[in-house]
Amino acid sequence: MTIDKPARFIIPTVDLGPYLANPSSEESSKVVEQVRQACITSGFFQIVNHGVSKELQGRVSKAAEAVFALPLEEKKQLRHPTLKNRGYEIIGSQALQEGALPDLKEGFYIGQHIPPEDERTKIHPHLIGPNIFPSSIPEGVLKTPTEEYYRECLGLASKIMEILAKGLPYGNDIFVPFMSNDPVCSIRLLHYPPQKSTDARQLGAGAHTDFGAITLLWQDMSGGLEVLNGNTNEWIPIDPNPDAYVVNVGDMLSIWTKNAYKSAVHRVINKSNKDRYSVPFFVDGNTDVKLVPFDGSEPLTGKVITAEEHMLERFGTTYGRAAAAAKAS
Ligand SMILES: O=C(O)CCC(=O)C(=O)O
Ligand SMILES: [Fe+2]
Repeated sequence: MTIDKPARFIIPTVDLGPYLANPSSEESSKVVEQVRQACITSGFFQIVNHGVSKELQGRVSKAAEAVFALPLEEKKQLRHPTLKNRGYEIIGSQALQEGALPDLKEGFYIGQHIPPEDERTKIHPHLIGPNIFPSSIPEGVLKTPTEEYYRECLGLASKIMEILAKGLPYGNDIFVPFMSNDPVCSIRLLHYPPQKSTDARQLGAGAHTDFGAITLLWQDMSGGLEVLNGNTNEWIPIDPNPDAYVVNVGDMLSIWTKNAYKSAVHRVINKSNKDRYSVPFFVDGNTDVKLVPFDGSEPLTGKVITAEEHMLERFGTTYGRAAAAAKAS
């Protein structure tokens, strides 16, 4: 008789220092392997010695506090008619989990500022375009730190994509078409008020998978982020580590690898009795890249779509659900 080994579910904390110092060293190949193991088991890992300064993170966190402290009427003006990934989203505007109540969080998206007259803005009006900042917050408080942070996170994300490529059998440049020349990414400043409701259908962020390739998440010390272990159906807390980014695999990476890399279901419930702030950086990549498995086979869904079509479908579903709930109530 053989006894089945329990399926593994590891969320390692990976020291990125050796890789950033010398990507071809012996220690760097261990980094590649640790990241690979995380991706095939839980789809989550944390990274330390990532190179983004605490000073910059502190300024971004202050920027988030400044945005969310604005009067609601002013925040509601910070919307763009077509862009899905810029500006303010009111509490309850997204429902990430089907059957749950709209999410108890408000958000503010910042991307790469591409002027309205740029060809790319005209061709991709939902994902590419200008940033929106309130005139009442000085540039040095919101625009400067967040745009600087965007550049830092993009640099770090590019390194992580390089590490992911090295752990896969498709060549080290497999992600180059996705990541080259201003890939679409976004910073999302998030604020979760303390949750008072004990209704089990109320969450800060309903259970969901991320839409893009990977996400780099900075979270404050409140806690509340949980990932689902699909083998046991247990929710595993990702305890805050002030030195780390939480990195998780998103849907695109799962499609490319035919689910060998797990786009894990996660959620947030702010049980801390205080305001929780977090800042995910989403890597959604070049809009025209086709989401087909790297091994040349058909997608598991049977349908080939572009990164842009996938993003718009996921934005449509999760924001549409909340809009329908608001209309019904
Ligand atoms: O706030 C967090 O910790 C996670 C947010 C999240 O999962 C998301 O925005 O996709
Ligand atoms: Fe997420």
